[in-house]
Amino acid sequence: MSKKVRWGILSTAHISRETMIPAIQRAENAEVVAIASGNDRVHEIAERFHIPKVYSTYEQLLNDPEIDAVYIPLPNHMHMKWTIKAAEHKKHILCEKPAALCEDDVRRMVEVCRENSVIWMEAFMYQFHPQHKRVKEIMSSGEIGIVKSMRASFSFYLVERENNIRMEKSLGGGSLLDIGCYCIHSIRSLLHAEPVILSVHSTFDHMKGVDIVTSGWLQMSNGVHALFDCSFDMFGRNEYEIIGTKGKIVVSRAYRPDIQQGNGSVIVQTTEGKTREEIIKGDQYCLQVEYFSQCIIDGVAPSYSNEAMIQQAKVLDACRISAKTGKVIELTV
Ligand SMILES: NC(=O)C1=CN([C@@H]2O[C@H](COP(=O)(O)OP(=O)(O)OC[C@H]3O[C@@H](n4cnc5c(N)ncnc54)[C@H](OP(=O)(O)O)[C@@H]3O)[C@@H](O)[C@H]2O)C=CC1
Ligand SMILES: O=C1CO[C@H](CO)[C@@H](O)[C@@H]1O
Repeated sequence: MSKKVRWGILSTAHISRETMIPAIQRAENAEVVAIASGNDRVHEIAERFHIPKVYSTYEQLLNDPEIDAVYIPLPNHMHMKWTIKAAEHKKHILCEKPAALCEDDVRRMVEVCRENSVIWMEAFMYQFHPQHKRVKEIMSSGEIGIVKSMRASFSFYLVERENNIRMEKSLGGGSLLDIGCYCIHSIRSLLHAEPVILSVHSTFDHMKGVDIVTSGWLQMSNGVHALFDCSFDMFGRNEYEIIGTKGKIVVSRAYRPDIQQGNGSVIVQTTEGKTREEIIKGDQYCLQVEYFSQCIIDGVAPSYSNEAMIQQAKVLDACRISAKTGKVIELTV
């Protein structure tokens, strides 16, 4: 393995061209060597980012022996198919969130990646921003007392609804899978616990059938209560709040600090009447690429484990069942 992981990009997706290709190029241990797409704009993108190889199909890129890893930013319903194909071609895989459409599909992806000895990770880039490490430090310092509750929200007003993968049911659209998944992920990760009971409500778009507002309540295995909401129909928010017996922590740019001021913000408020804000810088997309590339170079599995990805999909399945049936769902940990 060379010192730099050689990446291939499957598609000219918005997230590739605006965010991830530059992030891979900023990473010290990675380089973009190829991009594949049937779309004509691929040539302009390759030229803009000086990407040496252009393939007209994803399959051709997977057949390139020079490529070590692929980034998969395809519509959600295609994540499983192309992760499996990439694994069978012995490529390591960073696949966009949500890893797949259901727990069974994620289990299958884990199995195939194991069989082919490749590592893969669902691209929850937000977790690489150092602000969350700081939140964990504050939580364990006892400054806010015993944690009792967490609230997470991710919303934005989706202006362009025609020809948008987020609005297509058959492509795995809807606000829960697109952005609610961050709320669920951060609740599980920050609280170090899993939901045991949950109740979720969704409002569905009349024409498209995808959820455009989803909110839910989760009882966590450690007794903490959690609330989340996500929407394509609201003012933009991407924040969480952790409430303890003596104070609270607010992270006001939790998931996409890059589209706001670029910095993380951790606000701590305590019963002593003290409030302070810590501004924490972090290039979360680049940090994610550097972390994953280093895992490949060192031949070690990412700390965001296969089991955690399966569990994430299991909780999203339960949320969808609750929203569809109106029932409270119990989960086994
Ligand atoms: N981590 C993050 O911050 C973000 C993650 N995402 C995730 O990335 C993925 C892509 O999102 P986004 O960039 O918004 O997607 P886009 O709609 O911009 O791009 C999706 C790409 O997939 C390819 N494609 C293949 N089949 C289809 C199809 N039937 N319909 C539409 N596109 C198709 C196209 O590439 P081509 O024609 O070039 O082959 C297209 O450019 C999603 O999983 C999403 O959840 C999205 C935004 C931010
Ligand atoms: O993963 C994502 C993060 O941010 C976007 C909104 O700001 C989402 O739509 C997207 O799919």
